[in-house]
Amino acid sequence: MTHTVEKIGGTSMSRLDALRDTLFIGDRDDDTLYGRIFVVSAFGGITNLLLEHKKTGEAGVYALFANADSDHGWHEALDRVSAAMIQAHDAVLDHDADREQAAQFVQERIEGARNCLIDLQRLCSYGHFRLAEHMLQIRELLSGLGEAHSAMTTTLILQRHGVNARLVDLSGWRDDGDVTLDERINAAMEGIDPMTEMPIVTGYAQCAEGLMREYDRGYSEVTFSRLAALTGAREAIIHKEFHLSSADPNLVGQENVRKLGRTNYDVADQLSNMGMEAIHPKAAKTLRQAEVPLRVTNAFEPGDPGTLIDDQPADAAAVEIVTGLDIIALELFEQDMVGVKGYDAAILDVLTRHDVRIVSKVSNANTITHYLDTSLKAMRRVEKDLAARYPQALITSRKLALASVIGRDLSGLSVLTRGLQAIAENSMEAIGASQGPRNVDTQFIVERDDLKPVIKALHDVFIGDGKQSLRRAA
Ligand SMILES: Nc1ncnc2c1ncn2[C@@H]1O[C@H](COP(=O)(O)OP(=O)(O)O)[C@@H](O)[C@H]1O
Ligand SMILES: N[C@@H](CC(=O)OP(=O)(O)O)C(=O)O
Repeated sequence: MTHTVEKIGGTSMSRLDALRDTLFIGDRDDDTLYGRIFVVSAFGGITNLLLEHKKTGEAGVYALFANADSDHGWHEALDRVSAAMIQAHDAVLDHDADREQAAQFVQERIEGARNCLIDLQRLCSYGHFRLAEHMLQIRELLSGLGEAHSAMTTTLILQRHGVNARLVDLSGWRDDGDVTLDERINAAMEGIDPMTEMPIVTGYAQCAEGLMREYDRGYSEVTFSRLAALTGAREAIIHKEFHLSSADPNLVGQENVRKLGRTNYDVADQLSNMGMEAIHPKAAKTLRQAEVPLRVTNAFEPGDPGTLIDDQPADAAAVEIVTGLDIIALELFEQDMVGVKGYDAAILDVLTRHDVRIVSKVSNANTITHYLDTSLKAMRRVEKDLAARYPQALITSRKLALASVIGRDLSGLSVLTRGLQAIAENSMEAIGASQGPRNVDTQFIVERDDLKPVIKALHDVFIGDGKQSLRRAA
C-alpha cells in the first residue's frame, strides 16, 4: 500500500483550522495519519492579489508592475498582499509563536520580492536591458510567494498539533537551480518518507520550462499531478470546498445539489472549458497517462469517498452537471463570405494573437460567431484587427452568458428540447442553443442577467428532485 497525493485548493485553504480537525488530523492514529503527501494552493484570493483577479481581471502586483512607468502602484499592491497574507494566517494559526514566525516569513519574502523588482526596474532604466524580457520570471517569482506562505503556515499548524509535518518548498526561492519540473520534484522528495512524515508541498514549483508559462493559472494541479505520477501514488485526490456537485451549491443551494459519484475525463474537460476547472486539463492528462486514479472529495467530509474520475463511459445516459459562465459573442457578418474559404482561419489567427480563449462557436452562410471568455478591452483590440483585415464586414461583440448541461452520455434525454422549454417556462429566452452529435454537452446562450436563473431552471428540470429525470426518457 503506497501513499496518496492530495491537493487542497485556495478556497478550502482559507479554512485551514477546520481542515486540521477533518482532513489532516481528525481522529486518525499514526497508521492513518501518514502515507499522504499534501500539495497546497495559496490562501483564497492571494494569487489574485499577486497577479491579477482570475475572474474580473483586476490588476494585482504583477499587472501593475507590468504597466508601471514611473508610477509605483505595485508597491501598494504588494503591501496589500502582505496584509492579506497576515490576515489569512492569523485567522487559522492558534499560537502566538506560530503567528510571529509566519509574519516573519511574509516580511522576508515580500521584501525580498520587492527588492528584486526595484533592482530590476533600476537595471532596465539602462537601454540594454528590457523589462519585457523578464516579465515571465517576475510572474513566476510573485506567484510562488502565495504557495510558499500557505505551505509554511500549514506546516506550522500541523507541527503545533503533534504531526511530523515537513515543508517542501518547490518555489525555488533564492536558489540558482536551472532544473526541470521533474528534477525539482525528485530532488525535493529525496530522503522524505511519506509513511513516517507528512510532506506539505508548495503548489507552485519553479522550473526551467516555467510552470506559469506552460500552464498559467491553476498551476498547482500541474505540480500535484506530476508529483503523483513521479512518486507512483496509489491515488491522486483533489479536495474541494464542496463535493463535486450537479451545480454550484452557492448558486442553487446546498440542499438542492446532488453529489457526483463518478464521472470521466471527458466531463472534466467540458467543466474546465466552462471555467470550472474540476481539474486542470494538463493535470488530467498526466494522471491518465500514469494510470493514477483521480478522486475529487469534499475537504471537510474526509469519510466520504467523493467523486471518482476515470476514462470509463457511463452505465446509463444522465445529466451530471449544470454550469455556466459569462462570455462575449463576437460576430463577423459579411455577405461576401458565402462560398469563400479562409474567414475562420483569419479570425482564429487574430484570437490566438490576442490570447483570447474560445468557449464555443457557431456559423452559417455569411456569419461566424465566436463565444469568448475574455474582457471587453481585449475584444476592442480583436475587433480593430479584424476590421483592418475585413473592412467590409460588420463586426459586433455583445456581452452574453452561456449555460451548459453536461454528462458522460446525454443521448436520448432530449436535453435541447427540454432545456429550451424550461427556459421559456421561466419567462426567459435562449438567444442561441447548440448540441453536438457526441452528446456530452448542450449549450444555451442567454442574457447575462438570466444566467443564474437559467442554471437554476435547467438544474431543476434535469436534476431537481425527480430522480427519474436523470434516467433516459422512456
Ligand atoms: N459543480 C460544482 N460543485 C462544487 N463546487 C462548485 C461547482 N461549481 C462551482 N463550484 C464552486 O467552486 C468553488 C471553489 O471550489 P474549490 O475547488 O474548493 O476552490 P479552489 O478553486 O480554490 O480549489 C466553491 O466554493 C463552489 O461555490
Ligand atoms: N493559486 C493559484 C494556483 C492554483 O492552482 O490555485 P487553486 O487550486 O486555488 O485554483 C491560482 O489561482 O492560479
